[in-house]
Amino acid sequence: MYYLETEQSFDSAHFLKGYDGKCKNIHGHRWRVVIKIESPTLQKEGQTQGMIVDFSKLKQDLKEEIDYFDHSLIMEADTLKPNTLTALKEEGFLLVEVNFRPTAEEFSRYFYERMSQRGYYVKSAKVYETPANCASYGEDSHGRL
Ligand SMILES: Nc1nc2c(c(=O)[nH]1)N=C([C@H](O)[C@H](O)COP(=O)(O)OP(=O)(O)OP(=O)(O)O)CN2
Repeated sequence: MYYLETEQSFDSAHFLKGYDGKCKNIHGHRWRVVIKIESPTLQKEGQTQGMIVDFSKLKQDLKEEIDYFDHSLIMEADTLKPNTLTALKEEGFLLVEVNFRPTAEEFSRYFYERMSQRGYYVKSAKVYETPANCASYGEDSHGRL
């Protein structure tokens, strides 16, 4: 089996609604996303001969995914009061609503699914919230998610 890995980073703020601790506050991270794809075969001809996929294409596809969140406030749906939401929107802030609690674990599943939808066979997606803390989503040793 062949594997490729690439990574991209983005800056954004989030908060964890209902969290008893400092992460309940709006705070920022430089999120680092590392994607690992796999393939049993390589391209047979042309520019990409001998490659699973060109690194530049893989990198670009991941960049398009992370750019959606860059310099935004990521928030779980229905976790801010309507007035707060309206005020933030009126200020022109970039808000990105997600339908999950914005933890590193949930983001690792999110990027796994987004890159899979782009046609990659994703082995794992790893998301670093801080240089020391990361979560990953992918197959176990039996190929199960
Ligand atoms: N399993 C998880 N635990 C926590 C997550 C998460 O996504 N998955 N997220 C948070 C908070 O978002 C927080 O920003 C990160 O937590 P923490 O490690 O406390 O942050 P720091 O590394 O900045 O801690 P310092 O002690 O201030 O250096 C919490 N838990």
